[in-house]
Amino acid sequence: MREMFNYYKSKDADLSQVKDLTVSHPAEGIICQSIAALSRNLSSTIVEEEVMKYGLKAYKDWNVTAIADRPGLYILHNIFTPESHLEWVYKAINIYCRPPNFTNINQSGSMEEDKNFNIKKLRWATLGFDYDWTAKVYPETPRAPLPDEFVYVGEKITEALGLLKLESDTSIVNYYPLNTRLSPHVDRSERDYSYPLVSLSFGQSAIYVSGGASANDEPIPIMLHSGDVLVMAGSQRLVFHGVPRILKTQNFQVENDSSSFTVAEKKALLQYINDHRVNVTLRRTAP
Ligand SMILES: O=C(O)CCC(=O)C(=O)O
Ligand SMILES: [Fe+2]
Repeated sequence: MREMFNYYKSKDADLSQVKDLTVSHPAEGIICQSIAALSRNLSSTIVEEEVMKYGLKAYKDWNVTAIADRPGLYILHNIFTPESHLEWVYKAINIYCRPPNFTNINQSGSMEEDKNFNIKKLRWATLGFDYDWTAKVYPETPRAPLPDEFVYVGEKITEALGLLKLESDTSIVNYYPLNTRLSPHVDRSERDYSYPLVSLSFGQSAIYVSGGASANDEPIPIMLHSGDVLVMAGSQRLVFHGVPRILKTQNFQVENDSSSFTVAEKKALLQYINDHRVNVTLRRTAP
């Protein structure tokens, strides 16, 4: 894991081995198909007709990649409408990182206005059960319920995949400027691993490395773009993974002015999303 992580950290890394998972590679057991083809749980009426909230596209437009020798790992490709990517990042930089939520800048969630709040220094926010990064534990009780959109999206995604429905109660939101990374780790602090972990990507892209239960297992490099969702369930719930590199791949614009953003908000939002990646992890922490 370390070796591949360090390789992709470099700006000179050759990216030709980073798999395009939006197509199948049958010889390698990598199959990309519609959610309807993958999941017997979804009736054709639901696939055709269910109207989604919070920017999720209808099920009929969902494609998902599964990998034969990594059962439980799923990558859903751009399942959010284009406008909603901006909405999600707007909320990430205006709501999720504001009091009373805890962030790396305001680790107690203090409601006193922080005059030194500097968005450039923002790296994480915790919601629900606030993770204790030092002790590596979640508290016994949550500080607050999760935003409705987190719960909804986690449910829709896990239901569609035929997994145990994720009733998420906790989130870590990661903020990545272009030159940052997230070291290899396993998310093992949640109290019940039978719940999947669902991870939403917005903004710029990531090289994501997904390994095995041991740090020595051979990882695969995956490209994650804005609107993609990665799900870790079953035996893939406890694998090593990390983000060695953020790649600037997209130039977001606000297409028309029916958006509800003010001019100043729009400017700040575009500046942020064109230089950062935001990742929202949906977790179940209570047993
Ligand atoms: O940014 C990502 O895609 C992964 C985030 C992650 O692994 C985590 O928050 O535990
Ligand atoms: Fe993680």
